[in-house]
Amino acid sequence: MTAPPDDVLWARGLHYTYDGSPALQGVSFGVREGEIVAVTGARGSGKTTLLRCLSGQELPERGEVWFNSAPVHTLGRAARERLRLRRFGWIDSSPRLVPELTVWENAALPLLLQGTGYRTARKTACAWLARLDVGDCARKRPAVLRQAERQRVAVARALAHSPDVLFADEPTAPLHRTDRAQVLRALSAAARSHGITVVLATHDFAPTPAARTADETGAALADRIVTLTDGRRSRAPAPEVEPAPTGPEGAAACSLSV
Ligand SMILES: Nc1ncnc2c1ncn2[C@@H]1O[C@H](COP(=O)(O)OP(=O)(O)OP(=O)(O)O)[C@@H](O)[C@H]1O
Repeated sequence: MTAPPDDVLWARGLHYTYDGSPALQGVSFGVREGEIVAVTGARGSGKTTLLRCLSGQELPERGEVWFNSAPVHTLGRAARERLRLRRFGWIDSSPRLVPELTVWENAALPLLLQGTGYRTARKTACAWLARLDVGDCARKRPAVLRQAERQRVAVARALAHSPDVLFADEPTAPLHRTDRAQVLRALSAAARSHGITVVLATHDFAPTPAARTADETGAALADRIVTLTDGRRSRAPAPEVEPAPTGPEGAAACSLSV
């Protein structure tokens, strides 16, 4: 199968089941370099499973996943782990930081695991923490931070090794409205300034075009929206959502509600 020329990551016909219950039913997906794509859909529609298949954490039962010219779906576990460590970043809805390590050590972990020297790793991690407005927390332990600060540290950790693709699975779900806006803006600004491709799962969606263009909703976060319904790509927008205002095939000045 030939890769779409502009896609850094793409998948065809993904099927995945949990104990016989289908979670993905023939999903195809592609994302261009530097693009921010939001994967939306109701709870249980398959967003997390799609991100896990795209990032090589799970192998689809059928279908293909390609990262550039690497067939992720046929790589062995060790090769997929290397790919995830070096080329991908991952942010969960709850920041899983190592409590015994300081904030900067947490942010530096992917670099240290790749063999980057201690000083360089610390400098790079601290620069990312500063960019995400938690630079003054660098020497603290995660336990004394607010949830939103911990999530910013998790974002810094996911970006510190300059991944090609960042997967963010409901990254602001547990945060308050204001914190959600700030974290989303910080994440998207960091990704855009470094040309990092983002695949962002969310069931949270600005309800109207007006809301999507208001600054406080994290305007223009996503370049494109992909909607899942019961494990399938749906062409129609999510239920309570108006059609995207302009642009080809869902490309729009759209954003996520925050
Ligand atoms: N570990 C699991 N074991 C069994 N079923 C699972 C498991 N994880 C997910 N599922 C089921 O697979 C389907 C897709 O789940 P998935 O988590 O991918 O959807 P989602 O859109 O990310 O949902 P949410 O917004 O709630 O996170 C759902 O029906 C879910 O109940």
